[in-house]
Amino acid sequence: MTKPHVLLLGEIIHAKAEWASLSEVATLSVCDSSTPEEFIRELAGKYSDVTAVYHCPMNETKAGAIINKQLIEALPPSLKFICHIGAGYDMIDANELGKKGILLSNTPGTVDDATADVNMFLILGALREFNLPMTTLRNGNWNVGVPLSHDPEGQVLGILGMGGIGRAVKRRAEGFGMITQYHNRKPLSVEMAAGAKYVSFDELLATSDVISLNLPLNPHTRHIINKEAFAKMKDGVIIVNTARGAVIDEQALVDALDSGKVRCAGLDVFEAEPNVHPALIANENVILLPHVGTRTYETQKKMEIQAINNVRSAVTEAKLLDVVAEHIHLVP
Ligand SMILES: O=C(O)C(=O)CO
Repeated sequence: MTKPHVLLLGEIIHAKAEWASLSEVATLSVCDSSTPEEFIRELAGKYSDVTAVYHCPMNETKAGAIINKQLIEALPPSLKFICHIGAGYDMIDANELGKKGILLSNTPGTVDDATADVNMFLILGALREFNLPMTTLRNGNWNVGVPLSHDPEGQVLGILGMGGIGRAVKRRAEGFGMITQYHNRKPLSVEMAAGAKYVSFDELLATSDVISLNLPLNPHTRHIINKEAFAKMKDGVIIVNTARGAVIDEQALVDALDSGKVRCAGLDVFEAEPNVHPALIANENVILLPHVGTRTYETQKKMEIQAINNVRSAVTEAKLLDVVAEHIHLVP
């Protein structure tokens, strides 16, 4: 019997042995199309019998990096599963895939701790206003002109999006004495909320000293933090984002920082990565990181292994381990 064909879009860096062992159950190919146009042509040629795709986040110019409506139309009828590595899959049009009966998985859980560590670093860095003293020291001015900052103890942390990362941020923040509340589409069970208070979106904006953005980017959440949302926040609020840049209207954030509405921000993600709004770079009240939330050896390997496990389950059992929320209703 011929083995199912699995196509790798991107690269396996850490879990090479786990990828190679997939060859026991599948014929493996690595996409070598050099342009998105060539890839579309090859989907009707050498990739026309592919059952499952392993998909990595890649530079947008790479073939298959963005799985949009146009590419989805060209996917062969044999393709049933796309296994994405990473929690966020905003570069893939999950709704269009669903219409074609192609199921998508991601790797939630594997990213939670590393992302929450970076998130906590940014919460502390923004509360303690560490960007300025890091700069004064490097400029040879020791701590000249560095104002007093604020302790995390007793501050109200509003977590927008209480999935795995949001809950991991909660646990860390409570270790620093912060009081946690959250908003989600639905309240969590008492066990999952573990003492964090459920509040409405508006209440979270109005009553949090620090707002942590831990929600996925999709058409409903794009620019959820906009001019109107900033207007509802406390004066001097702190904003931290390790989710996706476009959940914030970046220009509205720049304006809110300029007016003092937002005292400090800690950002690992941006609307037009790798480009960062010049006003954010220029503002010494902003701590910036270049999307490094999950960039540790341990976490990258865990993510790759989990995406490979999804591929294995797809080709051996015709089901995914981590099907995305948009596709749960499609699972037989
Ligand atoms: O898992 C994700 O979506 C990431 O952004 C990795 O940093």
